[in-house]
Amino acid sequence: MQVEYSIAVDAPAAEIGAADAAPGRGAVVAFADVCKSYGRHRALNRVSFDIPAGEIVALVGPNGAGKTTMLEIMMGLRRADDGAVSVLGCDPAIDRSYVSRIGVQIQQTKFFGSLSGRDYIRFFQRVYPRCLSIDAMVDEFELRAFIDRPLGKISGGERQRIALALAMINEPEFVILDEPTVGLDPIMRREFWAIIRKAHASGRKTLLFSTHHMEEAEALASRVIMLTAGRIVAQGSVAQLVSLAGEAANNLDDAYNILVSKSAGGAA
Ligand SMILES: Nc1ncnc2c1ncn2[C@@H]1O[C@H](COP(=O)(O)OP(=O)(O)OP(=O)(O)O)[C@@H](O)[C@H]1O
Repeated sequence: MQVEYSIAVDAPAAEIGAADAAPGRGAVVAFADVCKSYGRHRALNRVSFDIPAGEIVALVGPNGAGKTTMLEIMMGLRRADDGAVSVLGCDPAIDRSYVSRIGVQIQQTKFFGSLSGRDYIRFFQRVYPRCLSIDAMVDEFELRAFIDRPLGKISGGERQRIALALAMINEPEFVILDEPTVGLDPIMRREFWAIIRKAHASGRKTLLFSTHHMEEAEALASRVIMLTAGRIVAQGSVAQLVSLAGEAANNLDDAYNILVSKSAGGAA
């Protein structure tokens, strides 16, 4: 029913988000009919999408929609029960060779408060065969003011910037950010967006981030995937989703509210 970024919201509720496509060739990430259950609870239900190289993609959806489950499957931390998954050409369930080519920022990274950002960067430089220099990281992620301060003594926004920098220390081809701006104030959040844009422009090619902030998705993403109750409600550019939601939608926030409630209504 849908290939890359077509929109399936007009389909009957039971079919919303379902797709018949095999994992897309050349896509950085491809899910085809992926299912995942925890006991009797189905967290992902026939989820299909492709992420082409070079995109910044936002993954949005209500609490419990299955976003983290999706990201964890991509990282190889969880295994899909059914369907096909490809990340950088590998099936994470059987081939972990792609892991050194991705970067990950998990929700609210916990650091040892007595160590500095520089200490962490030096540690990660010993772990990865290929790494950015400290100077390059300080410039790119704007760390100079706090790189040598204990992480327990810097602000939450500054710690998030260290976490983002560490996610990209290995010059990854694909970066996964799970709610990277959670807890940041509006000014810090916008500063963080600027750094993400800069990182993307300077060659961190493909990024996927989850968020509950529609203005964040609108500001950063070339594509948005909307997930609700384990199903993809709609996916496409912001303009496509706003248009799909109809005349009452003026922005992504409106589109999200309309499309998610339409999907919940249809599923009832
Ligand atoms: N280990 C687990 N055992 C049982 N149920 C789980 C487990 N992990 C997640 N779930 C359930 O699966 C569903 C999807 O969870 P998931 O964390 O993927 O959603 P999410 O979209 O990331 O939510 P949030 O926005 O709140 O972080 C939820 O109903 C959650 O309670």
